[in-house]
Amino acid sequence: MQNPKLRCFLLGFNFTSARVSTFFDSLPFILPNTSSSARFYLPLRRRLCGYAVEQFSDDEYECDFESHKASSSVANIDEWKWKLGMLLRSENDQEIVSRDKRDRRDYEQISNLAKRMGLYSEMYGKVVVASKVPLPNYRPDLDDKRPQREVVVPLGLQRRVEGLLQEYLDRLQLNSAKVGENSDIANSIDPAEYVNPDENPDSFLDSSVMEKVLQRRSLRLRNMQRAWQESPEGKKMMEFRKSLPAFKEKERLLQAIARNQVIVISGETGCGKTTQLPQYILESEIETGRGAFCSIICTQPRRISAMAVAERVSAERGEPLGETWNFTQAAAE
Ligand SMILES: Nc1ncnc2c1ncn2[C@@H]1O[C@H](COP(=O)(O)OP(=O)(O)OP(=O)(O)O)[C@@H](O)[C@H]1O
Repeated sequence: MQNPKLRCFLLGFNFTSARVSTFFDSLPFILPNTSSSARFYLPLRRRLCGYAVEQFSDDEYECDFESHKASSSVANIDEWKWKLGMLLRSENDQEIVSRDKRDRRDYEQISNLAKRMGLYSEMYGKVVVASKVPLPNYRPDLDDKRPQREVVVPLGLQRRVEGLLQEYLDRLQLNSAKVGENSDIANSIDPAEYVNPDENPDSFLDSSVMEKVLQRRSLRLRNMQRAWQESPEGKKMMEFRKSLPAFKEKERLLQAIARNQVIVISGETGCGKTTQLPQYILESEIETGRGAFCSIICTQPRRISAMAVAERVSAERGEPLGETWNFTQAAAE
């Protein structure tokens, strides 16, 4: 049987003092590479220092667990009882993070223990976490397979987005001023007034022309949407979309979006977060005659998924790809 190799050992000598890891990172010590010394060392350090969290390397930890499973489980749970007690008493520490293989093996017992002590626990892949606060289903900071990457948005792109947002806000202001003046302005526009902004970029400079263009487009979008929803294919697609879990929450979601600047939505895989939510927003804007005023940016972590989502949404809307739904390569790729 090989001895476990202790790669990293974190201790906090005083749980009301600075963070556990900060203190111990600064302590250069080498633990003898024998199991007996490790067994001796743990209780000793515990008496001296109060609070211990071990982190064993997964690759290097090759102890024969099976032969000592029962006894080592009991010892491990005892140790967790102590660690969780320390966590509860600590003012500075919020959670214990462990990559110890034994903790994965004993996770169920650790989880029950944590629950009894009024704590929360979760296992993220190979990492066991016990926390004072409820834990999410996914922790990007503990995802070793998909490490976090910083995405740098080029300055030019950032300026463009800011410009578009400003333009949008200006238009909102303009429209709120017009409320009451004209209830169905879109219908009153003469088709002869239609200006294609792609052909005449300068027209963007004239906000009243732009306004008319967008209103006309909004009207067209509403007609197209209604025609699709009334067609046999569209009805079939709507049936499918209504069967998705997100549909039951549609009204609540739209209200939340209207009332808040930022909302976070979580739901099971496949419930409709990606394909349905943006459509709910777009459809409601189109129905109120404001479809062309609405810009929705939908990100995906990979180019292939961005393309798949765009294709799927276009199909669900009965539109050729690129009409109202386009895809852009994710900056992270
Ligand atoms: N390309 C596709 N072809 C056929 N059906 C699809 C396609 N993409 C999505 N769907 C259907 O639409 C449903 C909702 O998918 P959507 O991607 O919106 O879910 P999600 O909640 O975003 O899932 P995830 O959390 O995995 O991203 C899926 O359950 C699936 O039935």
